[in-house]
Amino acid sequence: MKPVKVGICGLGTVGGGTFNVLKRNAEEIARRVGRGIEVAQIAARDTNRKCDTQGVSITNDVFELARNPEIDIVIELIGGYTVARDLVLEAIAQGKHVVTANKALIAVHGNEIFAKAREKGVIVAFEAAVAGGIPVIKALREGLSANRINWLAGIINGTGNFILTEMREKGRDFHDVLEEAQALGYAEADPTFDVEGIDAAHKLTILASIAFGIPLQFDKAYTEGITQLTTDDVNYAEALGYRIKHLGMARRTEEGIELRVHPTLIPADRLLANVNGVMNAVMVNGDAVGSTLYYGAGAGMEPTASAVVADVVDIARALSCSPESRVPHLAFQPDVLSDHPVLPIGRSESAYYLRIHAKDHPGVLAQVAAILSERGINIESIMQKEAEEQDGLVPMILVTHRVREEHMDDAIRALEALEGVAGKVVRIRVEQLN
Ligand SMILES: NC(=O)c1ccc[n+]([C@@H]2O[C@H](COP(=O)([O-])OP(=O)(O)OC[C@H]3O[C@@H](n4cnc5c(N)ncnc54)[C@H](O)[C@@H]3O)[C@@H](O)[C@H]2O)c1
Ligand SMILES: N[C@@H](CCO)C(=O)O
Ligand code: NA
Repeated sequence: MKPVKVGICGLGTVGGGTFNVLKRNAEEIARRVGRGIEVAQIAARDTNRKCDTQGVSITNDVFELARNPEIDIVIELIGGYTVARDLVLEAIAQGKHVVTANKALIAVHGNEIFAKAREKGVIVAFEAAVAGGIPVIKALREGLSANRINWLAGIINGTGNFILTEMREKGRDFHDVLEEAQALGYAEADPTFDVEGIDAAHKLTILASIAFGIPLQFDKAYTEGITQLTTDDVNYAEALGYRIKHLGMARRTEEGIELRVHPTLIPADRLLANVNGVMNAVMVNGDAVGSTLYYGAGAGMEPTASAVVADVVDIARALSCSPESRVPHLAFQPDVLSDHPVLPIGRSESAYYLRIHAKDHPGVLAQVAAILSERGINIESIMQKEAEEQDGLVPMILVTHRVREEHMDDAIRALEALEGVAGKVVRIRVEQLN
């Protein structure tokens, strides 16, 4: 059989890795597919080429590649959602299949892109977009298709997890570690996407759609970054038996879907609490299977290329079956996506870690306890530190039972209004992840 011909757009971290893996493992891959995969063309700028292109034809115009009649599959690895959107839509219009690692593009424009792909009977594959090399989209879409998914939770940004790990284990400075993550090729072009939780929210949006059969709704995801975390909170959490992780959480309730990314305390003995460095992990709870965990490198040149190339292999195999019998883009048939709403953050529920700076007066603890109990919020543990020398304030650390966020908002307002409480109450959500 003739080889399947691919075109690679963008030859940076992921593009370079993809080219190298396709070349190095060409023989093994051909044995899996039943025919070869050939890189027919590359579209790249002169700068930032992360591999030797070994004589493959190169253009600097991605649209020329998208229109190249020789090419069966366009691999979009340029990033962003302007040119990338036009490129992917052009490739689809030309009747080509698409593989992308671009979660921003899928989370923001995926509904439109999949609709166009269906019209043209082509596949848009995006395994590398979520949790890099971990085949979590395949696991959810195919491996767990017997289940009603209850919830999923994941550490899905490698850069952020790398930063938190280095800060906790080596006491390193936030900005120092971020620079290293950028040099290693983990970070997004705009690294605020990583540290403010936007990248994780893109990925969570995609996972939630596949898990629950809802359209992509990135604009409804609640996003909180890790830039406000202090070493104090990391240490207090540790003393209480927790680790702080930047978690993406999607949960189905009767009212709707919780979709949220924020720093989260996790009991230190949970597997997820021990996912360190650039590693990612996603825990998925299904009604039949229970909890399952998927772990691996969430970013980097070849781990991400592993997912890109696996998508190319899937498409090459699917070229011989009819469009209707393929696995749907969002796992569920497009005409039966559910309108179960995504909930505003106020209506989601979790336990909370609170750090309150109390004046060293008698009775403040009793007032704090009263405010919480009046709102039906139970305290699970409490820790009070020595008065801090400079300002005489006493850090009071509480962990509560689960409560609706809007009740906690109300309690925090009341706590901050107390005469005996100074400044803002720090709140970090806690998830047990059983
Ligand atoms: N780096 C990772 O670990 C990782 C992991 C998963 C997904 N991703 C995603 O993969 C995509 C690529 O990320 P990356 O880390 O490889 O970025 P990168 O910056 O290393 O590479 C992007 C390349 O595309 C080129 N490019 C940009 N616009 C172009 C255009 N119009 N024409 C030709 N070339 C163009 C750039 O010059 C650069 O070489 C992004 O969507 C990113 O979110 C990255
Ligand atoms: N910037 C992303 C790349 C992988 O999607 C991360 O650090 O996880
Ligand atoms: Na993946």
